[in-house]
Amino acid sequence: MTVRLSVEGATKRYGGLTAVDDVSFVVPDRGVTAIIGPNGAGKTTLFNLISGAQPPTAGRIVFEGEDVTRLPPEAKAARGLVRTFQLVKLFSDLTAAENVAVGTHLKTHGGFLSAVFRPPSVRRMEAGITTRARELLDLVGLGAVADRKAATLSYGRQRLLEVARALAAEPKLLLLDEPAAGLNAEESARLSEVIRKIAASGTSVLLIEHDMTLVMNTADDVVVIDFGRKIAQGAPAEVKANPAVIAAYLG
Ligand SMILES: Nc1ncnc2c1ncn2[C@@H]1O[C@H](COP(=O)(O)OP(=O)(O)OP(=O)(O)O)[C@@H](O)[C@H]1O
Repeated sequence: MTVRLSVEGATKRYGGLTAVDDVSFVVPDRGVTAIIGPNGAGKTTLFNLISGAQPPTAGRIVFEGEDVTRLPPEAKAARGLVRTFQLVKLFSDLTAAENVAVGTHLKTHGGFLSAVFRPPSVRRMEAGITTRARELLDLVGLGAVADRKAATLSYGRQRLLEVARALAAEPKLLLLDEPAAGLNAEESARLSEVIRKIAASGTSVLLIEHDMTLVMNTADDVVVIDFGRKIAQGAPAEVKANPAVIAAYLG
């Protein structure tokens, strides 16, 4: 196993409250890792420390061997550590394919001038982007609605579109913030398949999720947080049977 992400003693304090307390775990370069825990356990805060949205009070975040603890989210994204948000942030007036293409542009070097003057090299690149956008829409099962405006898609499809857009940035590690929030059982099952496909294609996935069915069906490894501390880690079935985990959820 090669380590993709290493969280080392991550700690976040807000005044007297320790939201994340000395949490350490590694995410391998393949498969799906899930972070679970009761409400207020510190999952979102931990995610923010990893993505760069907030700096830790102590501890390190190491991505592909590089200490990225203090890097802002854009710098992490450029290195292949890309996140989605719990609230969908799509361009509602653009089509599904255009939304994905925007994700690709974040990774290419075209810039404003070449977007205006569009020399042949840029046009070739754009054709490539369109092809790639459609491939990614197919991957998440949205190929048939590629030309529909994002705003006209169901909430479940918008969430899948957001995943496709994040993939356009070619992440090595995709961070998904409660990807199943607001989805019905059928959409959640489809999402689970999509996440497995992403992992099979070589992008490792780290997600926070409340939907236990999704976690149990999708994750290879589960990290359990309670009151900011890691209380368990292991395969889904193992974690589910762990007395400390059962107590945390019942308490
Ligand atoms: N900016 C902040 N200032 C002060 N306290 C905060 C801040 N952000 C989070 N907290 C506190 O830190 C703790 C962990 O919150 P966090 O949102 O990370 O938990 P969570 O596991 O993501 O919860 P949920 O499952 O409800 O989303 C909570 O007690 C919360 O009130």
